[in-house]
Formats: sequence, structure tokens, C-alpha cells
Amino acid sequence: MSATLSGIGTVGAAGTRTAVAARQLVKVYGKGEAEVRALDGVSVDFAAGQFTAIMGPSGSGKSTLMHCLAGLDTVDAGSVHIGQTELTKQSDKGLTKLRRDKIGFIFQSFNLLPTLTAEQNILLGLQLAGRKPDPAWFDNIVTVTGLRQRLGHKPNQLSGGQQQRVACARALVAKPDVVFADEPTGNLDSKSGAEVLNFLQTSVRQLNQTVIMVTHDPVAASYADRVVLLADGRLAGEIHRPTADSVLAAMKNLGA
Ligand SMILES: Nc1ncnc2c1ncn2[C@@H]1O[C@H](COP(=O)(O)OP(=O)(O)OP(=O)(O)O)[C@@H](O)[C@H]1O
Repeated sequence: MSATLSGIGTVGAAGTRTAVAARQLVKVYGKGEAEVRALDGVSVDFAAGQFTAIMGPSGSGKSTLMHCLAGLDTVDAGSVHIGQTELTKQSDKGLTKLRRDKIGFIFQSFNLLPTLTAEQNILLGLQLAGRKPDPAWFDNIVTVTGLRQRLGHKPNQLSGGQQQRVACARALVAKPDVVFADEPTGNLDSKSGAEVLNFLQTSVRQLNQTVIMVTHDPVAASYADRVVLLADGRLAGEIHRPTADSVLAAMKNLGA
């Protein structure tokens, strides 16, 4: 841990712990005339036990930031810490372990295995890691996702919203330090989207999880505790206790 990051992983004055900390992240694509600085010096902390949405105009760097925070892409400069562990210093092997043990993912396309039941999909990652689920925790997740009657169903027997709730349960079952959700409601109608967002909110408020979500949708962002705004690869502000209207107004200010 570097000296400038001494607060990371500790309890701060307000009683909050930092789950993810990014410092001066730079990510450049292409060279010369074609160079794009997708991230241009982004420093941001994400508190544990909070639901944060990342928003910004198209091309502002949201996906790049999430991929760099989650160790799915490398940075050109800067650091990312997940708790006390510096992700940006890990070997490929270390990164695989970190992603498996500390990070949960939810994607726009649900990425469930079609031949497995909902329960088998939820437990697959743990099984591959040779770990057993904590029965009480599994039970909690099944309750808040409302999947109890659906555990024996295969993905093609489930609605889109139910499939995404299975993907949410799969992301949470290993008790990760942080869950990254990339446009989790992008493929869902508004009712199913609301179910998934309610679940993510409940997982933070009742199960004390940490969720970071990229979204284009001000209504989806209004479920978060905090919205971080990006523009041109830089931080462009933040909103605490967002409403759909306050997010929409901020996005209009950014020219989105
Ligand atoms: N693999 C790549 N090669 C070249 N340029 C890229 C690559 N990936 C992203 N970019 C560029 O980096 C910038 C940021 O892209 P990014 O996808 O992170 O933005 P975004 O805010 O998620 O956009 P959107 O809302 O449209 O999904 C854009 O200018 C994009 O064209």
C-alpha cells in the first residue's frame, strides 16, 4: 500500500470503509492522430455498503472505467485498490484469484449456462473454486431475489428479469467485496428492470453489499445512493441521493 493511499481499507471519520479506490487512472487507446484518452486522470473512491451509479455521455469512459476497476482491462497509469489489495500490481494469476474471490459481475446479457438450473448457475462459480456456499447467506439471497420457486428452472424457462436476478444472485453468492454491474437493465423492460434494481438496492441496504453500476438511464441511477458523473474521460461531478430529475438535469448540463 503506498503512502498516499493510507486511508484505503480503513474506517474513515464518517465510519465508512473504502471498497474500491482509483487514483489518477489513465487509459489511452490508439496512437498519434487516432489517440483517445478514454480515462484522463480519474481519481475516485467507492464506499463499502453503498450503491453507486456511473453515468456520463456516450464515449465519456464509463465502460473503460468499470473494466479497469474490475481488472477486466489494464490501465496505462494510476492505481486501483480493492480493499487493501492493489489490483493494478497483480500478476495474471493474482488477478484471476482477486476477481474470483473479491469481485462479482453482472452483465447486460445475463450470461447464464443454458443447460444448468437457476440454482446450479448461482452456485457454479463457488463450485469451480472448490468452495461451499454459506447456507444462511444463500437462503438470504434466494429470499431477496424472490427466486425460491424458480431454483429448479433452466434459463429458457425464466423471464428476462428472473434470469438477471439469477445473475445477480450468482454475483453475490460468494460475498464479494464489490459487485460491478454493466448496464444490468439494458436488455429488460421497465418492470423487470425495476425488479433487478430493487434487488440491487436491497442487497446494499439489507445485506450490506457494495454495488457499482454503469447505466445510461437516469431512472436506474436514481436507485443508487450516489451518482458519479464522467465527461471526456474525467470526473465531472457527483450527486448524492439522486432522483431521476436531478440526474437528468446533470446529464443535460454535460450536453448528453
Ligand atoms: N478498444 C478500443 N479501441 C479504441 N478506442 C476505444 C476502445 N474502447 C473504447 N474506446 C474509446 O474510448 C472512449 C471511451 O469509451 P467507453 O466505451 O469507455 O465510453 P462509454 O462512456 O462507456 O460509452 P457508451 O455510453 O457509448 O457505452 C470512446 O471515445 C471510445 O471510442
